[in-house]
Amino acid sequence: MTTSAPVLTSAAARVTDAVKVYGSGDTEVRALDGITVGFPAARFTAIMGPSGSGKSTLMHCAAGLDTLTSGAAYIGDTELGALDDRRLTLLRRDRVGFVFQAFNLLPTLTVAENITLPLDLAGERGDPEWIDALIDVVGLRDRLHHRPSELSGGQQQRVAVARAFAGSPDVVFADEPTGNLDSRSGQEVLGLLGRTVRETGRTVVMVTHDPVAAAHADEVVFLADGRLVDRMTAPSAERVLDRMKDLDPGGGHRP
Ligand SMILES: Nc1ncnc2c1ncn2[C@@H]1O[C@H](COP(=O)(O)OP(=O)(O)OP(=O)(O)O)[C@@H](O)[C@H]1O
Repeated sequence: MTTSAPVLTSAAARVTDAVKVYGSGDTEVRALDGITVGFPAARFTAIMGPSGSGKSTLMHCAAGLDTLTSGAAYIGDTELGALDDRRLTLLRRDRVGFVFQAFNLLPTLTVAENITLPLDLAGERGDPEWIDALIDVVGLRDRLHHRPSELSGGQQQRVAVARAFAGSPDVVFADEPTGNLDSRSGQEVLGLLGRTVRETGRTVVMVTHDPVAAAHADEVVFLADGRLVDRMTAPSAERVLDRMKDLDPGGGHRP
């Protein structure tokens, strides 16, 4: 069992000795209890663990959506704790992409407008060739002028995936991206995330409860009680499920 992973210099994102404490005194919770983990560039990494093990907290702190109590979080070589609010906002905008369980598309905008919205808000044009290629990767070429309400859930999440990658971020963080999808649409979105990583050399870090979803990743990192307890390369759903049974014999995580 590996309790600390070597920190690769090629990590797109990483945390070192990460501690996150919520509350104080009797209500204190150590959501992260000294985690060191790197998310390698050009790889698809899944974060798994029982409910309450710290998956979302790790993702939020690694992505600059929340701050650590102690330790450090880096995107590339940039330490997030060293940035003031303005520079942190710019880093989140320019170097990080997000995909959430709720697709968070703007209903009045077309698919094309939703994909380029973050760039438009930033007053940037982006790389038109990259965005054009992305539209093919996510398979939305014939839906560009539709509104989100005219799309299936899976198609909407594909728009959200394209939007997350549109600005060529260093890393895309996905929090339960298939949580609102039926299994076939979920498989499509997971296949898409994997394909985007393989075909374009981008980096994805995904939090999931689902061993089948985790099996799409190149590597799975396992958390328990706010600690990193294992890593698994070339995962299969069966091996991930077995590992999860050891970590969470009661199966206390949500389905
Ligand atoms: N804002 C908060 N205030 C207080 N405690 C929190 C807060 N956010 C998370 N926690 C606690 O921190 C611990 C880790 O929570 P976290 O959401 O990171 O776990 P998780 O593995 O993502 O769980 P789940 O799989 O249920 O989403 C839990 O005990 C949780 O109750």
